[in-house]
Amino acid sequence: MDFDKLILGIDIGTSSVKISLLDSSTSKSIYAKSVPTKAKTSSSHQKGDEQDVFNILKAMQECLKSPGKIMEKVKAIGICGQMHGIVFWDEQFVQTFWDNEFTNETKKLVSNLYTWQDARTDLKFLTKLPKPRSHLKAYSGYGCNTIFWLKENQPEILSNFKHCGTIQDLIVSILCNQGKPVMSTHNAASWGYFDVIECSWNTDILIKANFPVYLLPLVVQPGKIFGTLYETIYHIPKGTVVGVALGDLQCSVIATLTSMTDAVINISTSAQVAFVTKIIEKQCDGVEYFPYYDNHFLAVAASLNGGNVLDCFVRSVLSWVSALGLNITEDELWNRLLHLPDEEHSTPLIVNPLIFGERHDPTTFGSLINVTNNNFTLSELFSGFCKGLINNLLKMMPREMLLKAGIQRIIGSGSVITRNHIIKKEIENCFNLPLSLQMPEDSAFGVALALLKNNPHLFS
Ligand SMILES: Nc1ncnc2c1ncn2[C@@H]1O[C@H](COP(=O)(O)OP(=O)(O)OP(=O)(O)O)[C@@H](O)[C@H]1O
Ligand SMILES: O=C(CO)[C@@H](O)[C@H](O)[C@H](O)[C@H](O)CO
Repeated sequence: MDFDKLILGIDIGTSSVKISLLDSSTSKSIYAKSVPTKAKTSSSHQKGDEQDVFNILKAMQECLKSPGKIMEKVKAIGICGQMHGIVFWDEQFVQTFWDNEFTNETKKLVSNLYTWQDARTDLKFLTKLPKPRSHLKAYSGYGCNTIFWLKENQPEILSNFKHCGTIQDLIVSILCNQGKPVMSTHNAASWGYFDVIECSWNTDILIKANFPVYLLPLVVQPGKIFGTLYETIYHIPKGTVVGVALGDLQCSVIATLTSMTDAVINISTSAQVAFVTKIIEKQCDGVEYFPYYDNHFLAVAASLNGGNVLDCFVRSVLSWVSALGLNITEDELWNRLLHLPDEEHSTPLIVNPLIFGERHDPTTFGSLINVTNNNFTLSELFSGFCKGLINNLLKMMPREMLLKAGIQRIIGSGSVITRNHIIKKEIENCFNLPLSLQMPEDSAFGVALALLKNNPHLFS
């Protein structure tokens, strides 16, 4: 088929980088690819969660290499990714990126990514911090709180680098060869200390607390163009427009939502239930209102426990298997777990799977209930973890809340739902609403679609 104008969407996830090529005339995805980043790296802090930026960039390059000559048709690039996290860099890193191989020298020009799962800012530390002036609270793993922690404990990180942003902001800067980042409200709100209504950082509060406000990027509305591609790469022509980076959550919703009466459940590394609304209701624990598009908000129950919990379960089983002197590959184990026969027990095993705590309750962790002499099996355990994740989402965003907002259908997205039949069935059982499923390239597709919707003139 001959395509005229394509839009490239890139999603920098926690576990993988995904790309999608969208045909602007049909709004359909014509190509998708996903590459695992394997970026987790050791952290100087026991509760830290850091990723190696080079591994992320290499995964992105592998994705970009794969479509080949068709990339000549790309007219615009949209980037989204994991929210809340922060990375620091030097202008030189961005300026020399396209000339260099990754070396130990260039490594010094960029920090690790401190991710949204970073828990170093524990409750004790957070209580010392000023209260943000925003309808959004600032939790552990949020960029501004990580800066507060670094200022007190590792000030050299702040003095070594001039700029910071989310990982997706860094990638936008690299593509346009502009060291200084510009952020969208999606990502600024995910850092904390940002007033969405005023579209401004809480600079006064932060200055009083001795926060290095000069590090905070300029913020613009989502959908704005950041700049243009610095040079022809992977057949994408120099000068192609690049949008300001967006949040992966908002992009997974834009990719899937067709009506205001739909809610989206997205489960990949984390898990969330969300719906679009014009009003911010009185906040209840576990539900937050993130900026969406056009003065709308996303009411979100964002759980820290999603595919990462199942991943952790798989790793535990792998280590037991290896301790027993046996051997099975990770992929084979996933495959077996996903195809274990269902079991029926008069007393079912109940798994509370909150092994990562929750933002609104960071010190309560997982547990097993009702272990009997016949239900402690691999099948029951795995399915218990899967079901527990959905029950937790239901607790955070009760069905009544969805019904009150006029929701009539749930759209499921994210690779963990599409690959896991136990999770699919439990969503239907718990939420008792029709469930429709989306293909796994959701956020990468969504960021391309957002660019098309916000800038139709670029493709007419
Ligand atoms: N071989 C496998 N088979 C089935 N599921 C797997 C397999 N490997 C990983 N997973 C699950 O997929 C999850 C990661 O999903 P995905 O690659 O969509 O994440 P991501 O897009 O990087 O995350 P996010 O969008 O939240 O940042 C893991 O946490 C794990 O639960
Ligand atoms: O899952 C994520 C990263 O891969 C996050 O960006 C979530 O989307 C985010 O943590 C959450 O859903 C909103 O707080």
